[in-house]
Amino acid sequence: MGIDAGFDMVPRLSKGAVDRQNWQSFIEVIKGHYEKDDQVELKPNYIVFKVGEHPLLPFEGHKFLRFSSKISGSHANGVEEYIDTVRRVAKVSFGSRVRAWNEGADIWGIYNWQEVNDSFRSYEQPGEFEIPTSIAQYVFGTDPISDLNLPLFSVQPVTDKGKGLVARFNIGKGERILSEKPFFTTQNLFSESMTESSIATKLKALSKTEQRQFLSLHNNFPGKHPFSGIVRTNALPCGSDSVIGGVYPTICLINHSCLPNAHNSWNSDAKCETIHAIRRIKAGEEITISYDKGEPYDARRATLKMHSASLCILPPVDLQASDARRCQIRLLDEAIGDPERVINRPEESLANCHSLLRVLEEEYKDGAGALIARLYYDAFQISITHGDQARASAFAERAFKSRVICEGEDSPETQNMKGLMEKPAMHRNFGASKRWRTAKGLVPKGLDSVGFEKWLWRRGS
Ligand SMILES: C[S@@+](CC[C@H](N)C(=O)[O-])C[C@H]1O[C@@H](n2cnc3c(N)ncnc32)[C@H](O)[C@@H]1O
Repeated sequence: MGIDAGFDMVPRLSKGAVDRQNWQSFIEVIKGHYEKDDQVELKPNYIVFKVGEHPLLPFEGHKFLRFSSKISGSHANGVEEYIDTVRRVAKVSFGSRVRAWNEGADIWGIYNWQEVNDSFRSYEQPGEFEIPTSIAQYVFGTDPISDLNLPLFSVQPVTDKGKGLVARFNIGKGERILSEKPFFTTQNLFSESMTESSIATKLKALSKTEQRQFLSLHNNFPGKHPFSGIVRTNALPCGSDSVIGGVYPTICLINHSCLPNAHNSWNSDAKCETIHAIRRIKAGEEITISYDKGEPYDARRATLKMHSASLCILPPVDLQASDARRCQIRLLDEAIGDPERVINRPEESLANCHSLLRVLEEEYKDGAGALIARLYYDAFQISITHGDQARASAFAERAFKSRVICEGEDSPETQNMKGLMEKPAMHRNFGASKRWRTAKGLVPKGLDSVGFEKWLWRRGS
């Protein structure tokens, strides 16, 4: 126990030449300033301050997240002054990226201790030099393609699927591929009351170009009602369980995959649909989203056939194992959603979340983003219902990070998770029970990742 204080680097530095230069100059100033100080020692890969909890400054700036120590207690003597000086020097080089925090003043660090401890461990191994793929990447350490705002895809014919979107460049996980406003939205997406005349009225309000774009969209239900046929073929719900649907000029050209590489989501603030890469997509690869609800193969095929007779999907390589996992996912989902268990047997609900995480990762590999975000939010709710703010904040942080990947920082859901990560007690369920009452800052320090997971999921406690 004791009070910690220090500063975090937010966002962390890149490996680009500009950040590297700035970090090197900062390190040189620190070295010069403490040249004659016995408490400050140069190691092969970092500087160690032998006061307090021996905070470190690595020679590779991109590894650095935090400089801090306990500032209370007998071993803390004098450390606060070192933290203050190093922070001031860092501020000169890195400005608002340097975020000071002090638990004594109820100001908390941005990063969690697990990532900070991982960063400390990385100081020991000098990183390998990565060959930059462009001058911009060399200088700034960022992806130049996204900075140029070029479309990341082209519309092309795709074998047996009609048109589709194909990546023009390598697209990184979490990159926004596209964001688009609908031509219009329709109520009662799945009901008979979606009439031809109401769609015709909406169409009239569009420009000629938009009308042409709408009419060029694929129609699986040709016949007497061409407009509603196009809407039924193409509309995407505005939100996961919404009955309101949107029709889009480009997003409606994205084909289905049972293991998609992209995720679509409705941003209710911006009133647009966004598409994000949920894993790395190589140039030339088709961009796909999922039209299904994660059912086992036969049910999935039946649902998709209703959508389009031509929409034929291949069975997974190990059909039996995949079907078993999808059934397990549904059962675990149902068990986690049972409020009586959350109140009376939260250990079981949390253990179910942990099992679900493993099954989702096995079934969807690294493409389970949105499902994982929801699962972490479930784990958050279980923890906060019983007053455990420390774990709740850690789960909200994971939900936040998963949402950033599949929906982006500006999604209201992502922002909601960020708010709960910072102030978990704001959740309406907080205070329902005191069974696991734990303050937000009471996250054990110095745990390796295995130990942290054990703590987080309350395994073996
Ligand atoms: C929203 S549209 C996608 C764009 C469409 N391919 C086009 O040419 O306009 C949906 C339709 O595309 C086709 N489609 C989508 N995914 C497919 C897949 N995996 N296999 C075969 N056809 C697919 C089906 O006809 C489906 O009803």
